[in-house]
Amino acid sequence: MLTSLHPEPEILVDQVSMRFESSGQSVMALESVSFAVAAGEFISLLGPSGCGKTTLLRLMADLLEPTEGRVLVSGTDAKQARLARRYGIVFQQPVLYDWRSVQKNVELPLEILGTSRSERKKKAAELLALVGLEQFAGRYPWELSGGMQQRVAIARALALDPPILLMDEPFAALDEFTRERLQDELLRIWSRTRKTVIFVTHSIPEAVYLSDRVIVLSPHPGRLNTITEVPLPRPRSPEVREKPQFHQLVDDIRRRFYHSINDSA
Ligand SMILES: Nc1ncnc2c1ncn2[C@@H]1O[C@H](COP(=O)(O)OP(=O)(O)OP(=O)(O)O)[C@@H](O)[C@H]1O
Repeated sequence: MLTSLHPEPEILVDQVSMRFESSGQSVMALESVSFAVAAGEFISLLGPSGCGKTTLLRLMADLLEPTEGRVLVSGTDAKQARLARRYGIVFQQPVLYDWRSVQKNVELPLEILGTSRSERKKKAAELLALVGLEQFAGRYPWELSGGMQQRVAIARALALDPPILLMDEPFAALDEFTRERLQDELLRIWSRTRKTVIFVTHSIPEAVYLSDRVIVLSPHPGRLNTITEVPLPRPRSPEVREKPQFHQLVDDIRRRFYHSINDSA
């Protein structure tokens, strides 16, 4: 929720539309989507396949330019924000380099920037401790489980200490148990670093468990459907998933989504 404490949003998505033209086909991926995100908020982008979640994340990361509208990050455009390294990005697959050790994978963004070897080592050690993998610094990605690899990817995304973390279904490829454990891990990291997080997911319970607000998109064309505040107290722990208030929020989001789809059908 934006308050007078946050006069300028960290991220502003203002009347954004995105049309893709390919092979003679035109797809309206997003239509007039607007919302604002305050610094330090945890926001989920939720919705069925094809509603434009990844497109929206890519627009925020300046990997795409909107057909209409604008994305502002701390008052500057997305390109300036990218050049100022204000984002770390975590994808569905961890995209680690198999020939580099875990530590060397985390160090990579610092290496590209020309950070000294000792500084890189120190920072990588801190980040691996943050994600609970300090014992695995010398291992290689192929020696780790999928969940551990994703924690390495999170550590690497945090290497340049960006204020914003953009996460595109980072836990979708993991089994349910690992996924829930990593949700807790991410909340712990978030509470220690206070990044602004934009988290794309298909899962309503995952979005509710993690977020301050859940932004739901509906498909064809991708439109803003609802924004739901999640008033569950923090810090959140696994027992929250058993609480009636949690189930109520999950049901509300589901019901409002299906109502709106039926109303517009
Ligand atoms: N580069 C592209 N060229 C053409 N069409 C695209 C491109 N990228 C996305 N689209 C289309 O835009 C729409 C939104 O896609 P997007 O990947 O953003 O949805 P999504 O909600 O992230 O889906 P999913 O949950 O399956 O990942 C889809 O119809 C998709 O086919």
